[in-house]
Amino acid sequence: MAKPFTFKVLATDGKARRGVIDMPRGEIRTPAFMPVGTGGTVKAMYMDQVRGVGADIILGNTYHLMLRPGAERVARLGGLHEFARWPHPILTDSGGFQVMSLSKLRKLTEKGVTFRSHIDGAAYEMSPERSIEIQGLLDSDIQMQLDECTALPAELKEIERAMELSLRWAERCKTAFGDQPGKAMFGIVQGGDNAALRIRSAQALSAMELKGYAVGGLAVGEPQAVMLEMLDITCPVLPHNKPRYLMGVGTPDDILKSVARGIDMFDCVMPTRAGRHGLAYTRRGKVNLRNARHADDPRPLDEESDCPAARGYSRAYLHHLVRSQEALGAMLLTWNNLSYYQKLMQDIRAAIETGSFDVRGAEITEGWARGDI
Ligand SMILES: Nc1cc(CSc2ncc[nH]2)c2nc(N)[nH]c(=O)c2c1
Repeated sequence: MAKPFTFKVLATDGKARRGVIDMPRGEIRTPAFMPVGTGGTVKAMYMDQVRGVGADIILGNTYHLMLRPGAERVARLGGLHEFARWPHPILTDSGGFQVMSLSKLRKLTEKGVTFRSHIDGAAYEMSPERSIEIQGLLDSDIQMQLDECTALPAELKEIERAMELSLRWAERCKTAFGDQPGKAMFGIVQGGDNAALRIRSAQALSAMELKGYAVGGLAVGEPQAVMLEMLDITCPVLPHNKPRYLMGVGTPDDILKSVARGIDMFDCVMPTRAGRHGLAYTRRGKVNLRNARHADDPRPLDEESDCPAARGYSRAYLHHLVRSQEALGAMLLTWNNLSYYQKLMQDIRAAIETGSFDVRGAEITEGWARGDI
């Protein structure tokens, strides 16, 4: 009998929670930041480095992996952990969000969504059942329901239609997922920027007694204040003893303010994407290494960091690599950025344990607010 999926809240500080998810492939310390490994790779990183910066779990993408190399092929090769050499937990998104944002000629019906691949134009259908089947073929540990995320701003009736469709798809995903003790299927709360719809979605999903809950439909261009207001409304309606995952979020400031409202898990392409574009995250704010003012700067990004990329290279060298579009530039800055994000989560977890989250949060935000240095 595989070890079951369990979540324990170990400490709280206001609405902030310090917890741990226990799964057969390992523990996930929360609040957690999940590096994005869309095509089965955290871009410009070795998986040992991803582990080395402190990540307990990474994110995979059903949409990308079903198109290339194909879910059945990954299954034949032993599943995504074996394929990508990441033996720890993996969470996979269900694919709907990526279909709507990446694919062409997509058609959404009650049954699911049909679309053409953005890679070669081949036609595909993605139903709730097929999404869960693909996530199973990938041997994903935490599987997301297929949902419809409404881009904001949107008409109320459009938000309601998508939220209600997502609830029906949640039921179908729950049925398709069945009972897999060591794994979990998370529902995704929708409802746009409308309080009543958010509450209805969260209540209906809570009644399904799922193993975890994502808050979707946010970080889609709305102001931070709207995102935070939706968390104030949604989190209290979700079960206290289940993990809450805010999808696609975010900046350090977004993360601090969302932890303060009861969020346990985050994912965002920012640290990895920014690293490939010459942007470094540091305790004292962001550093744009493309900027010529770094050309003669012998200082490292942060001599107090325990990450070799932050401590062992001059800004002048990093500037040179970025300007020359050398692969090492993306590698070192991605390494630095993921290390910064994991240190941020480590500080947040420690602050909640010692009941000093609001003070530490302010210090981190104040450091962050200094902007480009
Ligand atoms: N902002 C945002 C981001 C993502 C992608 S999370 C992700 N997948 C791969 C990397 N990161 C979302 N995914 C789903 N399924 N639903 C959403 O509402 C939603 C909202």
